[in-house]
Amino acid sequence: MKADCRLYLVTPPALEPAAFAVQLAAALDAGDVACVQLRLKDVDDDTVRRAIDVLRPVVQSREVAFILNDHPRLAKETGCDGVHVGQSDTPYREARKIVGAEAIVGVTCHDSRHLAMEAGEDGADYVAFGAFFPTGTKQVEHHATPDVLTWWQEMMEIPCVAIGGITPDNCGDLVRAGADFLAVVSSVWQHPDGPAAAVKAFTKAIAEA
Ligand SMILES: Cc1ncc(COP(=O)(O)OP(=O)(O)O)c(N)n1
Ligand SMILES: Cc1nc(C(=O)O)sc1CCOP(=O)(O)O
Ligand SMILES: [Mg+2]
Repeated sequence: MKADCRLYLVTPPALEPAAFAVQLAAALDAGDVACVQLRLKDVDDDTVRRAIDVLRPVVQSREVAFILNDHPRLAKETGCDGVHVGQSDTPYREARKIVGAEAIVGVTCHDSRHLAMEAGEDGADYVAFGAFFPTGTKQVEHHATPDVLTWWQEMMEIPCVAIGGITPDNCGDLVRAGADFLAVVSSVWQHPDGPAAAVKAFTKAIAEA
């Protein structure tokens, strides 16, 4: 068992904030969740702000970190705990300057050891590897394998996140390989028995890995 692997929830691609807040609260109350990333693509800043206004208190009131995807300025302006940036987004160093030293900054590193080393040396709070499994949430060009997680764990103290098609049934190899966090979208929000059941299933799968 690797008890220190935790869940990292990423919001569904489209959501109505008030209705989603109910689902989110149920998911957070069902088990151990380390952080929630608000990931809304192709919407204007005011739409993101409205979602943050509704969802941030739900998350932060439970002592869970609230991370915004892609938008360091909005993250800073709205009191998010941090930001996640990819390789085509605001570069890490610029994002760090915007959000400040205390905020969390995570960086997508695909399957690249070089990108991960670079992000780690620059000061990223976590590096994210993926996609580990086929995903319908996003078109991905890079595919990672569990050995990158093991390599990272042996080299670095900075936490690593695994993402892409992760489910309670397939997460065991990633947990055993050394993932500090499992970042998940569809297997939680589209779980047939609801997000709370999904979080419980992940909690059990992580504990048994
Ligand atoms: C935890 C985590 N890992 C990876 C990503 C992907 O980021 P990015 O490559 O910038 O792609 P988009 O999510 O912005 O489409 C992520 N968001 N979160
Ligand atoms: C947002 C994202 N980034 C990825 C990457 O590989 O960097 S895969 C992905 C989608 C994750 O959604 P699901 O859990 O539904 O597969
Ligand atoms: Mg991005």
